[in-house]
Amino acid sequence: MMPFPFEISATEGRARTGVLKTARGDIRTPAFMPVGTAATVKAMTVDQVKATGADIILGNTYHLMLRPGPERMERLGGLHKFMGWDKPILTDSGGFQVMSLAGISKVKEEAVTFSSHIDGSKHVLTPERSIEIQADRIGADISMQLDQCVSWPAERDAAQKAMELSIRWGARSKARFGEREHQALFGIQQGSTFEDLRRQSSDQLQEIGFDGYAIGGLAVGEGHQAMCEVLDYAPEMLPADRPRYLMGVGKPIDLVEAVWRGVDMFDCVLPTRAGRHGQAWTWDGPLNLKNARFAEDQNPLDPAIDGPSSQYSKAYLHHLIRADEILGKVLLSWHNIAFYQALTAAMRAAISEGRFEQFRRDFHARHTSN
Ligand SMILES: Nc1cc(CSc2ncc[nH]2)c2nc(N)[nH]c(=O)c2c1
Repeated sequence: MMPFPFEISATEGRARTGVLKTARGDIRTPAFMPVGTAATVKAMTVDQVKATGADIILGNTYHLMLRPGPERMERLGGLHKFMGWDKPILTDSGGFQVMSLAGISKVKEEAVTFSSHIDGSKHVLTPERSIEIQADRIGADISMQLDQCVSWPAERDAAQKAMELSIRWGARSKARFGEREHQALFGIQQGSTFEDLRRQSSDQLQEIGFDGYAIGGLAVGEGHQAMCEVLDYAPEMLPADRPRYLMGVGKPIDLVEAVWRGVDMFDCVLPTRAGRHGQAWTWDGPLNLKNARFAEDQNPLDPAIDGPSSQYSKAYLHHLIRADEILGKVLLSWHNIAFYQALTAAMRAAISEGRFEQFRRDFHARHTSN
């Protein structure tokens, strides 16, 4: 039985809008999930995150298993209670972060072994241990299978081996997860930029059977154009009646183009990471607030974006970022998350009203003009 009903309320071409109903609340799709790597969306309180309209945030098995540790997390009542976020949480399975963050790491059939980037301690991650950490210790509403994502560009042979290993790990993840009423498990499609490998991955994931399906292996350096070429076929290889989650994506233009091609859910560190470094996303494109041209610009950052962080003058934000003030990081992270939520809300409305094609044209014209 499927724990989380996914109700699509409107479609326009390949684009869909709907609601994923979970035990901790509804997720309106297309949805952007702010990343809360180490039990915090960096530089934001949970009330600020909630105020942006976010329905769900991400957690990270890799970071949380190193600190505070899975068993301590469980003793503290799980991640929701620990951080005071009572809406849904999706956790990534940890393999991707091991490859990008850990010290020495080794990938074998049985497990991924690695040394902590924090203190060098040795760790083992199997599909079963990842599921135990996500679903039973952290208490994630949506867990991700353990997978192996190859970097780009990838040799076909390497991409095939990683895709096949990910399928076997998906089956092990599912076996350990079992059937749960109030939690969901997503599979992850791999296959790099090879259409036949992505087809094999999708077919085998569906044989195993998941509550939702992620498109992995993108946003790994291939660039917007190559990503869109894969998205021209990859989303529709996955079941139409289940959520499709594009991992690690992306810039605003990436979200618009991926929704156009049938993607429902997104996560990316960009809005918070770029915000901490002075980049603000607006309907007219990105602004680098460190730039001297903003030193005396008394206009608000983006009056169209709801919330206090967007009403401050560019001059003030310029000053805060130049002075490396904590408040600058807070306000720009908050604004950027609010912008991403406004963008997904606008896309949901446009699809519901059958005007998403026009929305997409207008967005390109306005957002990529400057
Ligand atoms: N680009 C990209 C990003 C992420 C991290 S998503 C994330 N985790 C925590 C925050 N955000 C991926 N994660 C997995 N498991 N597999 C992938 O193929 C993959 C690809």
